[in-house]
Amino acid sequence: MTAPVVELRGLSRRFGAVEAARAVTLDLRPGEIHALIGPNGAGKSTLIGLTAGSLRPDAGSVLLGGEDVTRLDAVGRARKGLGRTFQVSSLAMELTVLENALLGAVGRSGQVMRLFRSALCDRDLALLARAALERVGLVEEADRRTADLSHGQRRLLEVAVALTLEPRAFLMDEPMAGLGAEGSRRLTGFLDRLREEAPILLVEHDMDAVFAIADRISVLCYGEIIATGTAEDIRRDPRVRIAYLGDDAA
Ligand SMILES: Nc1ncnc2c1ncn2[C@@H]1O[C@H](COP(=O)(O)OP(=O)(O)OP(=O)(O)O)[C@@H](O)[C@H]1O
Repeated sequence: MTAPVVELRGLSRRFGAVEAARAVTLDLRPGEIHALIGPNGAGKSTLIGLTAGSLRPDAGSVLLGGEDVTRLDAVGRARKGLGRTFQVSSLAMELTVLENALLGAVGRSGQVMRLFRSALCDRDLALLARAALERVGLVEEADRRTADLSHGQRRLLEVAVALTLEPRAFLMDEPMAGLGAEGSRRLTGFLDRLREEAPILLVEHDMDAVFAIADRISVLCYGEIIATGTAEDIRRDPRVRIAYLGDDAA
């Protein structure tokens, strides 16, 4: 079997009395979309945060390409190749679309804000940023103020920012949220192709999208993985039906 790109080993995290992650072990393999689903409050965002490095685990480790990155913060892990999109937008609303994409590209080159101005003149970075906008269908909007974009366009811009990092793996927290049927369909098609470039750990409430594109699905319940498998395996799993629909469904 090919080596996983990302491995989570026994990740645990408490918030007071709540065990938001309980010894979670899973992997993300080359070329796959691995979806994380589960009822509200199951611990999906917590797991993305623990993987991205914005949250510290109480126990367990995160490996990227076989390297233990648990001690690195989110910026360190992003530089190593973990590209993340957020449930709540992290875009700078007053900047243009291109400038937001450039910020992503600057982050990748490790120069961050200090050199943002000169980055605006850096041809390679600008090309990288434009290429990312082109791929998500936003190049026409490059000079618009980000605040003036529609909600769906902002979500696509988030994906473009992650793309500028040329990541080894994507972590996506509800990228379809608020996109509407047509937007979801387009983004699903895009993610379907994107997985060839870098595998995607996907948190998504749109079950039609998840069951259509995920190679594997892991189901979280009270911070614990109760099942991992193909869409077919998950549909048939009685534990999953209980978690989602209550005991009567079993
Ligand atoms: N910063 C925090 N402080 C306290 N409790 C938290 C914090 N973050 C998450 N929790 C709790 O941890 C549990 C898991 O939350 P999390 O947001 O990871 O779930 P989720 O599956 O992403 O939910 P949703 O589908 O509603 O986004 C919940 O009980 C939540 O209230």
